[in-house]
Order: sequence, then structure tokens, then C-alpha cells
Amino acid sequence: MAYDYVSVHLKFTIPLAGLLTLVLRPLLTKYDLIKTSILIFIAFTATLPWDSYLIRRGVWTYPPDAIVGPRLCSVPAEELFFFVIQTYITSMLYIMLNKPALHSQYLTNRKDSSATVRWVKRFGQALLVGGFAVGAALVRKGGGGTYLGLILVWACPFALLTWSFSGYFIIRLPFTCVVMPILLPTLYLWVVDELALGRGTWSIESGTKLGKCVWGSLELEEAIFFLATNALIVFGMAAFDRAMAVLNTFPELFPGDSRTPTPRQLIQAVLVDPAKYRMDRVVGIREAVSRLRRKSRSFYLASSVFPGRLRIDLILLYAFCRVADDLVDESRTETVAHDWITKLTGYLDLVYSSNDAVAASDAKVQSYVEKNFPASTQSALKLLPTKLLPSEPLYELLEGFKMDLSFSQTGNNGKGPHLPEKYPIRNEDDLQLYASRVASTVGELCLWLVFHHSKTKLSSDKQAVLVQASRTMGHALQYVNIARDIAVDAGMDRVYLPTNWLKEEGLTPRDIIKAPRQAIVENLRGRLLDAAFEEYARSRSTMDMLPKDVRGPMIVAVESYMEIGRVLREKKGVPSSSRPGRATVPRSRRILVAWKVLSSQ
Ligand SMILES: CC(C)=CCC/C(C)=C/CC/C(C)=C/CC/C(C)=C/[C@@H]1[C@@H](COP(=O)(O)OP(=O)(O)O)[C@]1(C)CC/C=C(\C)CC/C=C(\C)CCC=C(C)C
Repeated sequence: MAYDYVSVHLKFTIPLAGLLTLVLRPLLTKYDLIKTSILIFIAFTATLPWDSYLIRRGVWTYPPDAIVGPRLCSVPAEELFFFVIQTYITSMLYIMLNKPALHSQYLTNRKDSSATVRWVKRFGQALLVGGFAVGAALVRKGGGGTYLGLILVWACPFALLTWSFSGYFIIRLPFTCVVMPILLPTLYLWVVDELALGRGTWSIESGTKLGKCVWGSLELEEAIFFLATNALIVFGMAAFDRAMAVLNTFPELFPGDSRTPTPRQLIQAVLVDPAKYRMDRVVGIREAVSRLRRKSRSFYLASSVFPGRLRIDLILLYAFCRVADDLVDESRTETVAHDWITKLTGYLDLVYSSNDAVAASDAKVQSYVEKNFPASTQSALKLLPTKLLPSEPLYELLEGFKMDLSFSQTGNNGKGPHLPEKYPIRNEDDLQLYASRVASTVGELCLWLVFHHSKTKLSSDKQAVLVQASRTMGHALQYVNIARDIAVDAGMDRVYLPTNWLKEEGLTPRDIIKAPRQAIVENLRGRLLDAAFEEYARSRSTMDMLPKDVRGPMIVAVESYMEIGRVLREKKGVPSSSRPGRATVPRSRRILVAWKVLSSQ
């Protein structure tokens, strides 16, 4: 019947495309849609003449009773639709699996690549050149190898082009970003093909095929065709992403706006000589991403929905805050911790000594960082986007770290019989002051990056309202953080629960340090979470004033963290099975939170 091929689409390709669209819709950016449309256009125009030639040469045929009728250059409408829908499905899967990956960290050049990587790239090129030569020979010879030859002659040059430009990048990308989006749709299309060929929806003529089946009636050539086309789509997507990563990572090479690049900018980015990449920046970004992934699952997930340069700068800001906090927290003695604060202050003094902040990449700053900080922390200081950030919140953050140190006034910063005598969080005002210093500052710094990178420029009045709200939201997040970490903090002789709250329950901070999991602590945790959600409620609606292009991601960042508070409330505490200091929200729940937020925007 004439609807056989149509029914293949109705049963197998359209529902899958629909499902992927439904799941991905909230995450799709304008850039995702543009690159998918361009790739569909390229796939269509590159496949049409080739397919048309195959049909006219009689390599494959469509029984008239399996197709509806209309053709373009001899290619049936259903087949034309196949070019589009296959490219769409594979592109959507690629986009979905690549969302968590920050592509900047995979930029590389010859010098940065190991001998093995260089060998793999050359081997790939040789394989593709060889594939083309074998294909040409098979076509010239004719007979059983014709169809395979035509596939190789057609696919290898496109693959060689993308591989030669983006090979190092593709090799560096994780397995889930490249191999999965090639293999999953290939396997799916193999199954569909097996069903379609089994039903005679299309057929390969016996004189032009090798006659070998991979399994069932799936011909070797068909299996290779689907593998090759999906690889071409994924390589094409990766080539776009490499260009975009170059634009986003190296503002000095592309000073203008990188949000909606022109085709000319994209081509320039593809063609820029990788030897010109600032690899110290790429390596610093790699270190920052790895730090974020290890230390904060909530912000790591949230970071994946931020666009381009804003995402990079937020991750660099995170890296700075994390490194500074860890240097102080992990010091063996109070004196060493104070030394770190002094050195960090020196760093800020140097950067902000003139009216305008100097770039952290300034030679003087670089040499100061190299002289004073451990190698593993240097990139976090050198790459902080200081030109986009005011100095006050950074200095204030350091004041917050000083408050942490006032717990160890006895000189006994660890386990032992002597517990601290002073507890700096005496009441709610102290708690709020502490949260303002360590978290409101972070909220404000995030906002300055948002103001810089957003397409929409806000009036200074609106900016002031937003900054105030971000500071209030900082309190909320910090209270959740303290509520989660009561036992972890007690292990470091620290109690951030206000001493007057403890007194109301007949407790002292020492009682918390000795028994942080006692039942009464749950009342105090509940009280702190109530305060957190009050602060959250006071500032959440102001987030609607954020520019549309950054609003969704910012809300995701906040909601992912507040979800920790919701879980703590539901479970009445930190499950004893959870790793100390780690988020208590399962990954699937965090993804759902992000998805819901973005769907509602
Ligand atoms: C998406 C993305 C990459 C965001 C990065 C956000 C960022 C720069 C966070 C810095 C975190 C950090 C290490 C700060 C040092 C001080 C500190 C420890 C603060 C606590 C953070 C908890 O982080 P984590 O759980 O990893 O740390 P520990 O396990 O406790 O060691 C804080 C709880 C502060 C977090 C506060 C914010 C991110 C500010 C929130 C406010 C906004 C995002 C603004 C919202 C805007 C409006 C208009 C309301």
C-alpha cells in the first residue's frame, strides 16, 4: 500500500523527534535552533543530488505501492523528509547530551595534545582519505561494491573536512558527547531499517550491493550509511560548537558580542590558527570546571543552562571563591589562615589599586600570584574577571572568612579536648552579618556578571533593586548551607546556629559540637530553614526583573540550591547515608527542578 514509507515516519521517526523536542524545548537556545537548521539545510542539499543519482542509477528503488508519489529529482517525498528528520533527531540528541559540557575546556591545539591524540587525528585523516580511495575504486569497478563505493565517495570528504578542522576537539570531547549521539540513533535506525527492508518499503538492487547482512535483513551498506550519516551530523554539530567555544573563550581575539555570531564570525572562529589560542586560559577553565564539578553539584548543574561567556565567567568566579574559602578553611593553624587572607587582600589591592580594575592577567598580578599562591590555585586568581567585578564585595567576602576564623580563638583549630571559647554567631544579627559577608557578596558579584553579559541593559535603579534582592537571596542560600552542614561544621569546632537560639533550647555551642545529631538539633535546623525560606520569599519575585536571556538560568541556580532546603525539610534532616558536606538532592530531582523552571519561563 502507498503509505508504507509514510507509516515508517509515523511510527518511528516523528514520535521520537516529538519526544526529544518535548524534553529539550525548555533548554533549547536560539543558537541551538540556528545550528540545527543550518545542518538540516546542508544535509538536505548534500544528500539530494547523491540520493537522486542512486535512484536514477537503479542502486535502490522504491516500490510504487510503498510511497505516496511526489518526487524531487527522482527522490520520493518520504525520503526527502528522512534527510530532515534524521538530522533533526541526531542533532537534538547531540544537543541534549552536550548541555552539561562546557566546550571551552575541550579547545586544544597541537602543542597541548599528547602524541597519542596527534596520532589518532592523523590516523583518522588517513582512514578517511583511504575510505575515499577505496570508494572511488569500487565505483569504478562497478558491480557488487557500487553502493558501498558511492557511500564512501560521498561521506569521506565531508567527514575529512570536519575532522581536519575539529579533530582534536572531537577527540577531547567526552564519550557521551560524541560517541553516544552517533551510536544511539544509528542503532535505532538499524532497527527501523530492518523492519522497513523486511516489509519491502525500499530495497537495494542485487547487482550493486555486496549482499552481506549485519543482522536479519539489514544490509552492510545500509548499516554503514546510517553510521556515516550520524557521524557526519555529530561532527558538523561539533564543528559549530568548537567555533562558538573559540568565540566565547577568547574575548581578546573576538572582542565584540559573541551571543549571536554572524556566519562570518563563525567562519573566522573555525579558521583561527589554534596555535594562537591562549592555552593558559583554556587550562584555567578546565581546572575551574573540575573544581565546580567536584565541589558543588547544584551550581555545576545550574551552570549548564547559562549562555556563553556568562557561563565561563560565573565558573571562574566560583573557582576564585572556592579557592579562597578552601585556602582559609584548610589551613593547619589560625596564623596560616590569616596569612592567606592577607595574601588574598594583597591580590585585591594590586588588582584594584587604580580607579579601574586591572585585568587579573596583568603581568604584575600574575607575578604576585605565582610568588604567593600554590600552583593548583593560581589559575583561579589569574582568570578572575576582575574588570567586570566591583572590589567591595570581594573585600567583604574576605571579612566573612575572617569571621570563620574567630571560632578558633583558643588556637586549637581541630579535634581535641579544648573547644573554642568564643562563638561569633551570638544572635540573628550576627548570623545575618555572616551570611551577608560570605553569600550576599557572591549574589551581588553574580549579578554584576549578569549585567555585563546580558543583551538587555537595565537602568541603574533597576540594577540597585536587583542587587538588593540578590543580597537577600544570598542570606537564604547561606542559611540552607548552614542547615545542611550542622554536623560537618561541628566536626571543625564551628557552630553557626545563633547562640541565643541554642540557649532557648537549654543548649550551648559546645553541646552541638559534642552531639550534632541529637534530636533537638532538628528543631534548630527547622527554624533556620524557616528563616531561609522567608529570605527566599522576600527576594524571589524580584528575579522576574532580570533580563529574559538570563532570568531562567539564574532562577535555576537559586532553585537548585533551595531544593537542598526542601529536601532537608521533607526528610527532617540530613540522611546519615549522605556524604558529609555534599548536596542531599538526587540528580534526577535537580534535573527536574531545572527543567520545570525553564519550562515556566
Ligand atoms: C551557576 C554558577 C556556576 C554559579 C556560581 C555561583 C558562585 C560564584 C558561588 C560561589 C560559591 C562559593 C564557593 C563561595 C564561597 C563562600 C561560600 C562557601 C558560600 C556558600 C556557597 C555554598 O557553596 P558550596 O555548597 O559549594 O560550598 P560549601 O559546600 O558550603 O563549602 C554559599 C551558600 C553562597 C552561595 C550564594 C550565592 C550563589 C548567591 C545567590 C544569589 C544569586 C544567585 C542572585 C539571585 C538574584 C536575585 C535578583 C535574587
